[in-house]
Amino acid sequence: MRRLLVNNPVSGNHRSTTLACEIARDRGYQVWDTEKPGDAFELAHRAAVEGVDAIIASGGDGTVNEVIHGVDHAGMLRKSRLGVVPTGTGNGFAKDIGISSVRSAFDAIESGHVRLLDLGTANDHLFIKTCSSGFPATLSAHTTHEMKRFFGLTAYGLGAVPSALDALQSQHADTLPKLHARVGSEDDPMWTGTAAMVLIGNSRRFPGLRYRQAPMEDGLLEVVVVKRPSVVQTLRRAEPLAMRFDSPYLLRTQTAELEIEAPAPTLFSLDGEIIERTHLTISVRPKAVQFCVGDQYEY
Ligand SMILES: Nc1ncnc2c1ncn2[C@@H]1O[C@H](COP(=O)(O)OP(=O)(O)OP(=O)(O)O)[C@@H](O)[C@H]1O
Repeated sequence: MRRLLVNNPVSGNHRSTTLACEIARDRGYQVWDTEKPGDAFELAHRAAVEGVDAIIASGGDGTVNEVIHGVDHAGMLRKSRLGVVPTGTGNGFAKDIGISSVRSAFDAIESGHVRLLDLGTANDHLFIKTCSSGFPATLSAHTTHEMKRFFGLTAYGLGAVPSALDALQSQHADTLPKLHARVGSEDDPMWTGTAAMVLIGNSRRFPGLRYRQAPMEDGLLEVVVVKRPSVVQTLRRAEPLAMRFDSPYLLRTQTAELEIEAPAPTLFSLDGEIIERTHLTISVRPKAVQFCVGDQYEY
């Protein structure tokens, strides 16, 4: 069995990447270091083409995202086994699949507990954890490495939704982004309207759900829309309205399809990586990737 660690040496702190590489070499893994952004994609692509059995990202969500793209580009997502060693700053995705430390990651990889997880698609990009636009994407684009921990907690979770709601109710509402969003299919949308912020999670722990992990094997994405006021909305289904954030401005639901249009090029954050687009079509690739999960992973 050939196993490879694709290591991002600049993610997180030096101590955990060093530990990950030491453990990997001790256990007979090959270790390939990235030298610049984009290398994890190239290395994972090469490994998949060479038929490496287990391709493990050592880094944060950005490195995981690049590795998935590289293996997908080689057409090997259902053949290669992927994993993550959490040596990044936030390590949100690793936590979502029950991996909380460098050592437990190796245990998970070697336990053989592999699940077929869904992937989100946004135009021709993939995401395994989140796709966001509006406030969090803007924050993500301007977040320095040092701010990452702060950002992870506040912008995606505790801070972003309440802050956006505050802004909606204040005189600054007209400065919020105007995203035309359709939640659901074109033929039978659950909601269409103008949003200030759209959060889409495949494995995301959103506020209001007590940070429960979103199921990653159900072919659906978790969606939170912060609506702009003064919009005529079409709400066809009653149940999705927020559980904890019971604001009339908030829509919470699950869907396999969304579309977002912006009047000007707008930032979108996919697993923390930034793209700028005016139009995004989002959907799900059910059970697209074989991933090693930890023993705390909940379906
Ligand atoms: N050798 C390298 N030098 C500079 N940048 C790199 C290198 N290898 C990867 N990168 C870039 O580092 C960025 C951050 O990586 P990653 O998200 O894995 O770590 P993190 O930001 O510390 O963790 P998290 O996203 O979990 O908070 C990615 O955009 C990636 O393209």
